[in-house]
Amino acid sequence: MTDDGYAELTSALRGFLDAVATAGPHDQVQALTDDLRRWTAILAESRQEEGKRVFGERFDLPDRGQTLTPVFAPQVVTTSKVEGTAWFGDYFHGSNGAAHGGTLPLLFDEVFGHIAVERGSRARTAYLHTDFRSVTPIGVDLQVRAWVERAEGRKLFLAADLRDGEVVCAEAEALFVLLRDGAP
Ligand SMILES: CCCCCCCCCCCCCC(=O)SCCNC(=O)CCNC(=O)[C@H](O)C(C)(C)COP(=O)(O)OP(=O)(O)OC[C@H]1O[C@@H](n2cnc3c(N)ncnc32)[C@H](O)[C@@H]1OP(=O)(O)O
Repeated sequence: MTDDGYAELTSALRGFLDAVATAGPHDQVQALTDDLRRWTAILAESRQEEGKRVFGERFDLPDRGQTLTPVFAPQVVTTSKVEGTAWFGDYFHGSNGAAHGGTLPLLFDEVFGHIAVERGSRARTAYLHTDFRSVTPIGVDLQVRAWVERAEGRKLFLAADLRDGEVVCAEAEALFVLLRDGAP
């Protein structure tokens, strides 16, 4: 991992989003807004085209240096399966202590993407079906697995599950289509 501060920035940004998601009314809200706008202007000056950015493009950083998805820490990545832990911070809360439903396909898409990348393929999600089996708790280490069910030409049929110990929180099925040469 390159020690240029971006791993820490991603972690700090996640912590900030979790704090915003759980904060009540605060007397410093205007000062915070002003600080955010000041940093927005500073960062906007160094805007880069895709391919030269950090967010989501730094494969040497945890979560590729992005905070869009719940935390995913892969432990096994092969061309046929991925296993690791997932963690939903407060930012991903929906209601009653459970993760927002839309964040589960988001996690699965990310996890499936690791298999496609490991296969050295440029691929896109054609469909992603999620079954919500049990609520997904916030702030708990969860186990996530994804595997290739079968490959047919350019089509990669994938499956995954997300567990809290013995409890299955969600399962997913997806079709990734390998892109034709020259496809955008
Ligand atoms: C170091 C660690 C790195 C880790 C990195 C992690 C990165 C993680 C990144 C996160 C990853 C995020 C990833 C993302 O989120 S990718 C972003 C979300 N996805 C998209 O935007 C995709 C939009 N769609 C398309 O681009 C095209 O439609 C694609 C590329 C999918 C196919 O267009 P293409 O012109 O190429 O192919 P085709 O149309 O001839 O179809 C080919 C075959 O597929 C079959 N088909 C197609 N669609 C469907 C469907 N819906 N259900 C069932 N079947 C379907 C079709 O019938 C045909 O079958 P057959 O007739 O051949 O039998």
